[in-house]
Amino acid sequence: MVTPLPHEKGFHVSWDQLHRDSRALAWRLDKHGPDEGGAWRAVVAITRGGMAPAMIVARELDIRTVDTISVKSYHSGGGKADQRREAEVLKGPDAEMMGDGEGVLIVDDLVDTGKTLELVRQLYPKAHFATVYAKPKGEPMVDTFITGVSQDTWIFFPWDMALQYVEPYRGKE
Ligand SMILES: O=P(O)(O)OC[C@H]1O[C@H](OP(=O)(O)OP(=O)(O)O)[C@H](O)[C@@H]1O
Ligand code: HPA
Ligand SMILES: [Mg+2]
Repeated sequence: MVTPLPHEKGFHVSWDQLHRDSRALAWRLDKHGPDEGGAWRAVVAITRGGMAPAMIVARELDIRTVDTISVKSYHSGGGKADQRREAEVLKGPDAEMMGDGEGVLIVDDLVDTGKTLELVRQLYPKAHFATVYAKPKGEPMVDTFITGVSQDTWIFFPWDMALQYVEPYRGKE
C-alpha cells in the first residue's frame, strides 16, 4: 500500500466557508473585549494567512484600527528527522498602539504546531489570540477558535487553490 502524503488527508476550505467561519469567530469574540461594552481596541493580522479572517472580524466588530505582524516560518535542522519548525518576526505592528497587547485581537487563519503563536505571544502576552482553525498541538496557544481538525489533516485555503477539470470516476477505457 502506498502511504498517503500528509496533504492527501485534506480539509478543503472554500471562500464561502472561510467567510462563514470567520464570521462565526467574530460572533464568538463580540462583547468579550476588555473595553466598555466588551469592545476590542484593534485587530492585528498575522500575515499572510491571517489577513482575510482579520478583515472579516474587523468588519463584523466595527474595528477600524487594523495592523499586521509579518511572521516567516521555516524548517531548521539537518536531516528530516530532526527538522524543527522555527518562526521569525520580519515586521511588527505599531509599538505604541500595541503596548502589551491588552484589548488587541491577534488573528490568524490556523494554528498548527503553535510555533507562530508562541512567538507572537511572547511579544504581546496580554493580547487575545484567535484563529479560525486549530490542530491539537497548537490549541494551547490559541484563546478562541472555531473548527478543530486532526494533526495529520492538511487545510487547503481558497487562496492556494484553483478550479480545474477532474476526470469522472468512470473514465473512458
Ligand atoms: O502553528 P504553526 O505550525 O506555526 O503554523 C501555523 C502558521 O503557518 C501558516 O503560515 P505560514 O508560515 O505558512 O505563512 P503564510 O501565512 O504567509 O502562508 C499559517 O497561516 C499559520 O500562520
Ligand atoms: N494548511 C495550510 N498552511 C499550513 C497548515 C495547513 O494545514 N499548517 C501550517 N501551515
Ligand atoms: Mg500564516
